[in-house]
Amino acid sequence: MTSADIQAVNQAQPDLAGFIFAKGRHQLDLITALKLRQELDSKIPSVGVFVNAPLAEMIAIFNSGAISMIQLHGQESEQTVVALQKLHIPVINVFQPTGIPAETQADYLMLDSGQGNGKLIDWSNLNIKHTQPLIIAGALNIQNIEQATQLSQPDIVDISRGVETNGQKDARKIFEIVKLVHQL
Ligand SMILES: O=C(O)c1ccccc1N[C@@H]1O[C@H](COP(=O)(O)O)[C@@H](O)[C@H]1O
Repeated sequence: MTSADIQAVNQAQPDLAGFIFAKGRHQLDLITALKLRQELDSKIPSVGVFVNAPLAEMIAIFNSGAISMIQLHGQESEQTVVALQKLHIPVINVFQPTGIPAETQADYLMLDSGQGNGKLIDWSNLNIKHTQPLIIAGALNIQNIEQATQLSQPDIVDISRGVETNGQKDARKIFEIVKLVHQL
């Protein structure tokens, strides 16, 4: 994520923007995340994406002001969810579509088949009960987003690689998919 990407996001006006703190090619350090948060439209909440990070690290990043929600994208326990919520941190808990526990008190339930490397889920086979708002993710793009949303009826869609070209965020793709999703 770069300043140019933030400009594209500000123009497109998605409902949320993801700041990835998990290891990998998208990983941001805190200094960069704070700079990007300054540049990001104040109306767009930023979500910190973590994979099995220490609780103290997630809380410190939240307290820095870089993010206003936490996405748990690993095998974090329900205790972690509860500990974050006790601090009034909204939590997105991510599961494989077949791996949802009977109960989680996370604020949002996200279904994804990977960690920024997932394959498209067969949304026609989805059979889950959920009380929280549902977020779908995993290799979504402008070609498959309409069918995925029709089949899964999510509250939010999450797209990362689907708005990239050659591994870089693509302003045109960001703008086009946000526009389309807001019309669905
Ligand atoms: O993209 C990453 O580097 C990443 C690493 C670890 C956990 C999650 C990661 N990405 C997040 O995964 C979903 C779906 O991404 P995609 O559309 O399938 O590329 C999204 O929340 C990304 O932020």
